[in-house]
Amino acid sequence: MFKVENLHFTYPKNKEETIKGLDFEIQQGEIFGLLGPSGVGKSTTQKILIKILRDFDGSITYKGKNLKDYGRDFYEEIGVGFEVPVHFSKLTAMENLEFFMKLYKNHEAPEELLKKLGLYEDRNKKIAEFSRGMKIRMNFVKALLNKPKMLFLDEPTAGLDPKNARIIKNLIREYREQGGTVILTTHLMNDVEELCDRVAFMAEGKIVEINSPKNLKLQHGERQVEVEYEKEGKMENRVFSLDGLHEDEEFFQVVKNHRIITMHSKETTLDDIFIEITGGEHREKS
Ligand SMILES: Nc1ncnc2c1ncn2[C@@H]1O[C@H](COP(=O)(O)OP(=O)(O)OP(=O)(O)O)[C@@H](O)[C@H]1O
Repeated sequence: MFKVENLHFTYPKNKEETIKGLDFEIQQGEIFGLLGPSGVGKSTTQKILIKILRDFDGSITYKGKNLKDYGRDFYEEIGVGFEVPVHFSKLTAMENLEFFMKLYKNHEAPEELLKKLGLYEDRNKKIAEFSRGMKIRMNFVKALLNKPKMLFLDEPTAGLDPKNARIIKNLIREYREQGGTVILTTHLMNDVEELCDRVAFMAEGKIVEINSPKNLKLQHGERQVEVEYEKEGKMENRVFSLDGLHEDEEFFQVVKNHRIITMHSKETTLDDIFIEITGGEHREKS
């Protein structure tokens, strides 16, 4: 869908570049995560891709055509759900959607989207009376309203309780299953594991690694298994290499002769990989 080559961007008032040469592609039907420490340029990159920030260097194509050559039609193609809710607070949820529907050639039935996001009962309430979580869900309704081919999401589950976060995550997956493409940023590594087909880690304005979460864990993990077992009334702990485990006599002896309490392969977590790759602490948002 997108091909980004040698992307550079500097905010007009800044001296230093924020984006210092990005290269990546987003394939149709994938959920692509853009990760990295706060301030590294994730939102900036998304804003460039949705043509809010236009003065960049490098090449970006969308469906093979130069992004700069797209006009208003580009916004028929994409759905945007960013952190800051964009609604008219004096209008009801339904009135907001009726307003936005008029901006697009195609649109979903707003009632159906409201039902999916658990907001149908509140459709005639003013947005000003919505809770923060309801506003975030409303943002998602708006992002899907024009039946977009591609969704841009910035921290889609931040600020949601686990039940509503689950609803959003299921909808993102459902969207992908129907052929949709998603680019998202998040600081929540659980969301990354649950959702992303591939992730790009950014550090200092560049992409330092792109891979699937599974491959990252395999590459960065230690290929070991840790066994906790009971021996003569005491707890013992041993670590074995996964390579050659099928012929490791000591491992067999432990498994055969003792009661096993726990057995875990020692995969690294994405949190650890995040810090290792980007060199940055990552902040969990509630
Ligand atoms: N309008 C602006 N003018 C000048 N500098 C900006 C502007 N918006 C962002 N920046 C700077 O650009 C850098 C990247 O910001 P950006 O919002 O893209 O980071 P991010 O990776 O999305 O961070 P977060 O995870 O906190 O959302 C930061 O140093 C930020 O201060």
